[in-house]
Amino acid sequence: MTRGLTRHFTVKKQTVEAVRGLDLEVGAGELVAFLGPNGAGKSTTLRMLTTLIAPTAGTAEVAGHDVVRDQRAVRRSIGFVGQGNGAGLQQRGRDELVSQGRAYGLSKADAIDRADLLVRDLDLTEVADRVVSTLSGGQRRRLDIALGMVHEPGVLFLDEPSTGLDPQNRANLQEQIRRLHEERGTTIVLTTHYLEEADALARRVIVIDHGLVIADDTASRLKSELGDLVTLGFGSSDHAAVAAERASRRTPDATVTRDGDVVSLRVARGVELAAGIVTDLAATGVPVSRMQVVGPTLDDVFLHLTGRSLREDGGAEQAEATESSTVLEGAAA
Ligand SMILES: Nc1ncnc2c1ncn2[C@@H]1O[C@H](COP(=O)(O)OP(=O)(O)OP(=O)(O)O)[C@@H](O)[C@H]1O
Repeated sequence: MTRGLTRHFTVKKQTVEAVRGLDLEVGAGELVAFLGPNGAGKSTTLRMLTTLIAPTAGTAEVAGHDVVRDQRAVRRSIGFVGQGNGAGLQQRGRDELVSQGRAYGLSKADAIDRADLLVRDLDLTEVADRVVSTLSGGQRRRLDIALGMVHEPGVLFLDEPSTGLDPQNRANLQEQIRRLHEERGTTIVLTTHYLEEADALARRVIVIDHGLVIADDTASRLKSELGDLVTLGFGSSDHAAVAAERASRRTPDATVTRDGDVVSLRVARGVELAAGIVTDLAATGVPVSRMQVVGPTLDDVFLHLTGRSLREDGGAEQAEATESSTVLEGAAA
């Protein structure tokens, strides 16, 4: 839970408002993604919640403990996997896990048992007895998560867990995170600038930009509120102008725009409505030559909220499959 959580940095006498008054409530057992472009304030928020830096203003409680007054209690209740790798390169993964368990006060036998369990849970059986430096990026990230889970924290914070991984390793890691959440009921808060990751993994997506929460809901609700994008192509811009006018009248809830001989509508239940519009236009002698209906993406949500695309800001590496895409060449022509 946070109330007015704020963090400023001073760089060369200039104030950077990294986080500007976050009010958030995350319940036990939730899996939440902070989604936002580079520099949005995601890591700074996580660093405050994990007691690594103090807030400039506002308060936050994690697992019932205040992040400033009860730092030790917070640290005992959480696991934190930062952006760098945590495991020593020349150690074997399993040994690192046992050492970490011992550092948290487990007996040697308990630390070994715990390491075995985490190795199994995070699919590290084949590589746990290898020196860490020989592991792939994805295997290292899974080992880091295992290290963050040694003391069985109720809350796990993951800062950009899959950045730098190839799509296969990323999918695999996401599967492990999902399992951890489902099988152990661990509360997981992660940051990401991958739209697909927030979409696939998180039950709840908190979109952050310029240090502020700009949306907070399930990915599917965020998208359904925006509606589908229906694009209609015509033989001439005159036809398109007539079509735009008729479409606006027929579907007053839609946002209709025209660019030359192409008309776009942002509207709920796009497939259903588009079929009616095409039939209506054909009957008035304005045939549609091309039609496409694309389900909204989280990037569209971000674009709608900020006027900017997340992809321009470095979240661009990832191609995202559109939810529903229907292309009809020569529809109703
Ligand atoms: N230690 C620091 N000193 C000065 N400015 C900082 C510091 N840490 C973060 N910032 C600034 O605060 C803002 C938010 O940064 P933050 O790292 O929280 O963003 P982010 O959303 O996590 O981005 P990324 O996806 O790149 O990790 C940025 O403008 C950043 O330059």
